[in-house]
Amino acid sequence: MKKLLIRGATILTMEGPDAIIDIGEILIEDGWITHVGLPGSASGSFDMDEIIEADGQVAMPGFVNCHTHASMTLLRGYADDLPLMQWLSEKIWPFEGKMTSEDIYWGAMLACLEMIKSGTTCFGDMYDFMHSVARAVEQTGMRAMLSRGMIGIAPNADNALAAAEDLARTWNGKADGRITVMLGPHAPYTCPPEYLDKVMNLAAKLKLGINIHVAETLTEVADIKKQYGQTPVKHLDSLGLFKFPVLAAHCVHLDEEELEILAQKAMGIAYNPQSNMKLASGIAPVAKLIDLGATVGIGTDGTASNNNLDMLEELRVGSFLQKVATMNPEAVPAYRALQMATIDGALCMGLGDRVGLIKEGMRGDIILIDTREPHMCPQHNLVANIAYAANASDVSTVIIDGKVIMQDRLVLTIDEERVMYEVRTRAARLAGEK
Ligand SMILES: N[C@@H](CCSC[C@H]1O[C@@H](n2cnc3c(=O)[nH]cnc32)[C@H](O)[C@@H]1O)C(=O)O
Ligand SMILES: [Zn+2]
Repeated sequence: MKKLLIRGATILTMEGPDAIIDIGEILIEDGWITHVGLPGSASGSFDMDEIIEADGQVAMPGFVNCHTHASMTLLRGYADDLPLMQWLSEKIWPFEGKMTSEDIYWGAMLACLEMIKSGTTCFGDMYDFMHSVARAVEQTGMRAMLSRGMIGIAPNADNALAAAEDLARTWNGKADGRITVMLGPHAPYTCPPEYLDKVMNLAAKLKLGINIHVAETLTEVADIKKQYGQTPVKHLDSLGLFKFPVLAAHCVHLDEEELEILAQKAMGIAYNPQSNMKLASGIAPVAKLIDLGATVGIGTDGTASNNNLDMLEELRVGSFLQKVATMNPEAVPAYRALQMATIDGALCMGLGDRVGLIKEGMRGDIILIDTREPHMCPQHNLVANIAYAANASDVSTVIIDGKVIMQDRLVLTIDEERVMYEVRTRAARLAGEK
């Protein structure tokens, strides 16, 4: 049995605002958190395989990015300052049409590198060539929920269904259980009802949840209303989608009825504040959704609409945006923002029994944040310092599934130079190709 002890850290367990252990220790055995307590309380600390001395650091659950398109790192900075539909159809989709399976692998490798270096241990992805993304997840040691994006109006729509089934059969539960799979119909405006029926049949057959973009822009709401006579969430509900565990991304424009449907029936909602700001899509009514009891996690979306994968930045902006949108400084307070970026994101992807808390019985997905920095001094309030003042580069150590993946900012599973070289070269080729 492999035993890893983290000691000396302040532990932000995320089990509750007061569930903070000033100086404590965490024991991880074979990837499982088996003990969380005061110094010297872990039994048999003499026979550890590895001990991490974490004085001056905060140990907390790794961030969970519940909505992204990892391989879009290849498109970072390629198309900016456009509205969603024009951005997708004129810039993003033509570029993506040229991407090969190897391009997508290297794009995902860069995303994993960037995520690990900013404290993200688990992400939810929707893209093409998902075997490549799965390989990157397996090799880098990350945890991920993967969905093959499916565009029902595309000529390859039936192939996409087959690819989704293949992804599920090959990778669900693989990489030591770090990979799970959901089905990824892209959005109501790209997936007509007949296609969503096929998706739901497959979801029933394979017992999988559904990951979909919903109600992202006013254009989408108007188009769906015009085509189907209903608002997007209501439309999906009428089709029976919410009989399945659904992770709904964006949910920016919702009426009262849709708020209720989501709060009562969705497994989770992925709030992507910076993507929604950059594409000028709008502001998701997250404070309301939370009041109604919905589970809301945080996503960065892809790096063509963000343009990074930094969850600390995302949760801070997400919190501040809710405050200004509601003109209420109490909306999404610091602790809630951290919850959304950890346990709630895990719940959104059906992983809440596994990750998102530092608690006995959970898998060991833990990050250490060095608080001995000028921008975190003094420490009146640890939670506020992490949520509102910390930087991604303060994350010193990342442990995923009980394995040390980054130590003192050195990522042990990735050749950084190689990954950046590959992405630079491939991005240049793709941008230059006609
Ligand atoms: N190209 C695929 C599947 C698409 S995967 C998911 C898609 O979502 C796109 N995407 C990224 N961000 C957003 C967003 O905010 N809203 C809608 N689509 C997005 C992304 O560029 C990608 O094309 C096929 O062969 O069917
Ligand atoms: Zn998206």
